Amino acid sequence: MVQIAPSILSANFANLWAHVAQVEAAGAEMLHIDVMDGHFVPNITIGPLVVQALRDKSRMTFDVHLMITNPDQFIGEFVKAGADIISVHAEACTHLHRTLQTIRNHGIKAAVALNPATPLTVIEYVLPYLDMVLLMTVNPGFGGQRFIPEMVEKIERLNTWRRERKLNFTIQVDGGINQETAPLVVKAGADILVAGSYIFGAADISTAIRSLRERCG
Ligand SMILES: O=C(CO)[C@@H](O)[C@H](O)COP(=O)(O)O
Ligand SMILES: [Co+2]
Repeated sequence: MVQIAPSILSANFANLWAHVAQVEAAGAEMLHIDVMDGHFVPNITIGPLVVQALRDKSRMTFDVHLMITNPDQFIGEFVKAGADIISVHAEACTHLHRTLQTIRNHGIKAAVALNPATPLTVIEYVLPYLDMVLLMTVNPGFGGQRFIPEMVEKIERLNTWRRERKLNFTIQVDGGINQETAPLVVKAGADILVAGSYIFGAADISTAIRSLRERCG
């Protein structure tokens, strides 16, 4: 069954826990936490302090998407704050294999994120060290962007690699996921759907989450 990971980027930061509590009550499996440094991406969001504050209240799996240069410097801080999964961008890691080992050595799950323009071959030799691959379906930096349709083929290809090589990482997609795009990416092989504006922008959060699940069968 598809898992839903609402992205807090589109939540109401003036009343963050109240908004996040609604996705937890609606049965979302994960909370997707977008960390941006104004350097790797042209936007700045939150750091470990906010993750820790939410951790004290929530039981959801915390899925931390690091859109920062030099992620190695902050892995320990985010683990201490309560991350269960950390995604680092391949484009931001000079020594990706080592970075993934660092994450796993902290006892949590390791994932790599790929920008839309980055080929899958960049992660070919680290696939056995991955618990999850995050395929960006928009350019990282902002919520509410349009899904890039060419990414469907990329998801299919990664799913084929996973099957042929008998690997068991999960495939997460992030960006522009809504009622129309969700069935396309799930059919292509996605297991986890990140959705920010579609869920947190909805009048009724639990209806939005349910509609995503129903559209994916
Ligand atoms: O990582 C990012 C953006 O960089 C995402 O997690 C967005 O926050 C998804 O937002 P929507 O496209 O679903 O509105
Ligand atoms: Co994200």
